[in-house]
Amino acid sequence: MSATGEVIVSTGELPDRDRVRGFVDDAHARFAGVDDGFVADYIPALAAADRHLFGLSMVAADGVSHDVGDAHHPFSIQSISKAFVYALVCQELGHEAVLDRIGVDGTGLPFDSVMALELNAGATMNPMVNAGALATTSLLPGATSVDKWEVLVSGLSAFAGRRLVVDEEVYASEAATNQRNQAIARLLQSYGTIYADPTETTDIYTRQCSLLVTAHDLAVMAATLADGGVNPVTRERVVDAAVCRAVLAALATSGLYEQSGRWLATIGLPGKSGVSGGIITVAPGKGGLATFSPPLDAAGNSVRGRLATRYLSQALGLNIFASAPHPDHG
Ligand SMILES: NC(=O)CC[C@H](N)C(=O)O
Repeated sequence: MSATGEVIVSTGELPDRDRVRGFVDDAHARFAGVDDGFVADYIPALAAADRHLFGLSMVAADGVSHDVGDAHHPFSIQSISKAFVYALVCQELGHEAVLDRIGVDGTGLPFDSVMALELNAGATMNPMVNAGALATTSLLPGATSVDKWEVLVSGLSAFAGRRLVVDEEVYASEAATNQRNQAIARLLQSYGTIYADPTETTDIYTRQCSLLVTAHDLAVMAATLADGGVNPVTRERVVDAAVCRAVLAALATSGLYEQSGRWLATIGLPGKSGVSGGIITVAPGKGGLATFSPPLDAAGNSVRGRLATRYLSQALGLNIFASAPHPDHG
């Protein structure tokens, strides 16, 4: 049941609180010593991140949370923002209309690929790569960029349950080095697949990526998607259940970039990563998990985050593709 009493997905509950706590603590202990991967440095301000930071947060659909390690360390949200801006735009325009414009199929190419656009005649393909995220941000309602920003920041804050603020240093650093995103926005303009001024849109997108969050905030945000759009801590409805379904489908196809298929095959849950080292994972009807650890693999996904999420999905029985035999069949 969601906080409003609406049945979201009848996939059962998480195991009891103490078992969840035990497994989350265990996941932290098991993978804290893993030292593979590289901290992103193409945005200069991110290169300074401490590679040893490692936080986990699990928030159940009833709002109960468990945090371990650096779960309260602030970092810029980066690409994880794409999931929530997509939710806000789907809520505003209707998810089917947004799906028709943005798409929801994987590109098989890196998140900042220009080639993906050229190969698909300017189609953005999905909202989780930069082209689709820029087009999604361009669909935010508002007469001015100030109005659009306010819709965005108040919407993401409602998901988190507290007012989020921009890390101005990360914003300035990315704004000075985001020529590739500016180029993608211009290319979209040439194809007619961006729906507001490309320069203004890229600036709003860069700001959205610079919003500061913690793993705990991200777990609350993920739990809101798990809870059919109701923040389980504040009890505020942020988006409709139908919007959550659309967002989770988009995460399943493309939340982990070109590793989305492997993620789904090994973890069996929709997720979204970002280059600052965060990953959110949603167990529909059950809760949200967030991990934070800066070193990334070749696709840009947190190494420790993927390992801890895989462990917890298995330990807590969260894989949405798992099936038990019918009781009559033993
Ligand atoms: N994968 C990411 O987290 C990318 C976000 C980053 N702000 C970019 O646009 O390049």
